Amino acid sequence: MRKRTSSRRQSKPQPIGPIQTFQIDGLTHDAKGVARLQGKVVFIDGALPGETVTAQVTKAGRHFDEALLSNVMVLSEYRKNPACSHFKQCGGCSFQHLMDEQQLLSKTNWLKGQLRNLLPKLPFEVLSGPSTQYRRRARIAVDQRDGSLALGFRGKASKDIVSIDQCAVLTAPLQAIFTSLKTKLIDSDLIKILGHIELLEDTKGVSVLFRLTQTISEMFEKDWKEWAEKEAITLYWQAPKESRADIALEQMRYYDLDGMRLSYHPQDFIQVNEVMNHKMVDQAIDWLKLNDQDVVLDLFCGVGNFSLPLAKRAKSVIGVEVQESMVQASRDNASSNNLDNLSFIAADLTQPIAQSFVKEKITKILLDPPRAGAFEFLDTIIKIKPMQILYVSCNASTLARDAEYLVAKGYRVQRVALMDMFPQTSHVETMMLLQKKN
Ligand SMILES: C[S@@+](CC[C@H](N)C(=O)[O-])C[C@H]1O[C@@H](n2cnc3c(N)ncnc32)[C@H](O)[C@@H]1O
Ligand code: SF4
Repeated sequence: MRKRTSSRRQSKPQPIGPIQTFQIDGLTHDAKGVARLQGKVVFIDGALPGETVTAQVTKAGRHFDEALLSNVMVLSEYRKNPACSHFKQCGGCSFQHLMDEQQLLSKTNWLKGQLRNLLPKLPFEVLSGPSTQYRRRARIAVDQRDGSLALGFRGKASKDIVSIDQCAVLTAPLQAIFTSLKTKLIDSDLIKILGHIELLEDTKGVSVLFRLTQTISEMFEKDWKEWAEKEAITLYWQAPKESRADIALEQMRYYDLDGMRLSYHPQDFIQVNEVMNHKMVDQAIDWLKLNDQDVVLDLFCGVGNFSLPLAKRAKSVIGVEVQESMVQASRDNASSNNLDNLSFIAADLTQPIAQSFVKEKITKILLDPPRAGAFEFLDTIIKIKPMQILYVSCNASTLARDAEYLVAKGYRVQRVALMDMFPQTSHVETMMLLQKKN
């Protein structure tokens, strides 16, 4: 039997100074305590505002230092015990030592700072859901160097893989399958040809995808198929050099939303937090106040997560997405849900696109770009002249940049909400509604 380890080759930052006392008076967006030493800023991971701690400097930079926490002498009233035993090592979460309400407050203050040029007097809305067991998708890293098995996530202090047993943010069915998988893998040679593992839970159930580095033998495949049957899950294999798993149509996955069923390939983008996705889509519907005259452009539409619910309430929706396979999935989703007022276009929205790519007069635009934002497409949006723009963002700094541009071109910010899609982590999602000035 292979040896289990709790953490591997964690090359901890080494102290370069004496143990010193620090007063913490701030918190960074990724949950590092902020202190000052002779006027210079020092970041201390694990320390909270209001605390007195001892720490040792590990990195001295020109503008700031980093220090390693040794001891918390005076505790913050908002400190709590982390829900996960891997929290200190695992890079997946950064906020588990801070009470949930204070996490939200800290994220809200940070987001307000990011959007400070845009929101002089606006009330800031907050949308939140369960703070643990919310993650319906996870990519598990695999390491079996030194003859011991590590299945888990990248570490906080280094890129090494931290071996995980229980993950507090995974949904309960994903945690259960992870435990079974780990037990079986410890004694299986499959580990030698595994790149990584993808876990997924949706309305169809649970699935596990093995990314292979070598071709698998039939015997192995049969053994793992039996395990999958016993666990009542779907197994997918991604062969070496395949950019994604080649699956049959009936093996597509699906999730239910707004009384509809949306199909997708197991490696297509879907929103990771199911409860929050429902709330976010409901909020988009509420904010946009659609009627049967509205023609909506849904940019970066994925498999139609917003497009289909919007189409139920508007005259028509046009979705745009770069991945052809997702565009096809969106079309199939529209027809399987008996919606005939949707059309989809495959296009790269970072490249110039003629404004005439849509024939109808667009009244409202929803956009949900990746982290890089949508700057290249903003001039096209301005030429289309929608009455409202609903911007869903996973990166507040590109949102601020893009929204400032739209404001300079004749829009005003009407509503903003922080959406806590990833509690315990530093990630922040935002929804912003912009209204055309007359
Ligand atoms: C944050 S996801 C949102 C997907 C969808 N709105 C949802 O809620 O599931 C961003 C989507 O943009 C697509 N995308 C990324 N880069 C793109 C580009 N340059 N042009 C068009 N679509 C792009 C991705 O494939 C992905 O489906
Ligand atoms: S990602 Fe999971 S394992 Fe890692 S710290 Fe968060 S809850 Fe724990």
